[in-house]
Amino acid sequence: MNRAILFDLDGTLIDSLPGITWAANTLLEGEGRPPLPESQIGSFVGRGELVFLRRLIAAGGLKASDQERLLPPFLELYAKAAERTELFPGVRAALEELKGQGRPLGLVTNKPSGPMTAVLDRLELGPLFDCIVAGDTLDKRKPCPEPLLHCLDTLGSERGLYVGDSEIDAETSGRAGVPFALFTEGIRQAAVEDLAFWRTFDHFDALPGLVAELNDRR
Ligand SMILES: O=C(O)COP(=O)(O)O
Ligand SMILES: [Mg+2]
Repeated sequence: MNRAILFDLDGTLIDSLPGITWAANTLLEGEGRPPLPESQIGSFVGRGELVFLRRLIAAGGLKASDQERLLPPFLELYAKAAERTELFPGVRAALEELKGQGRPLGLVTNKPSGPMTAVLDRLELGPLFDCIVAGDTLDKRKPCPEPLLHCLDTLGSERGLYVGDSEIDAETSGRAGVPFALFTEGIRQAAVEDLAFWRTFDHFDALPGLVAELNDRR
């Protein structure tokens, strides 16, 4: 019964792309560049803030040598984006139900701890988790398996389930040997059929049932 349920954050628990788009386009505007569409900005998400900013600089027509100068204002905007970020429907109820069953809950995100804490505080989500691994908690981040394995270890759980929205999450789960549930309404570039997963779901109302099924089976 001690299977831990670990969650990705952006695009899984939180509908963060509108806020991230606002942050990215506010940065571009400050540099005198035109905005980029949300779909394109979504393709920069997943590997943490440095990769995001590098991709934004390239697509936005800024100079690669400006990366260091732009990082602090970008991180500030990224944290402010929390104000434009909401939970996906059913997330709080699903987390509370799983927690009520006594399951250890973990958060494993590539989002850096500053913007992550801003959004967890705004949505009052932090206290639901028994272990939180941000993008800058360890010296390795997803798709390396270490963040997931570290979280499981901290929770004292031999078995886990990772719930995420992206190809990075699918790869991380595979490398950690943890079953993967793909939330299909998040920020993803690959087609669902091209990813390795145990199950997919499109609404958090379905998650407690999936968790029960997994416990019965493995
Ligand atoms: O910050 C990112 O690049 C992605 O964040 P996530 O791992 O919570 O999806
Ligand atoms: Mg994600």
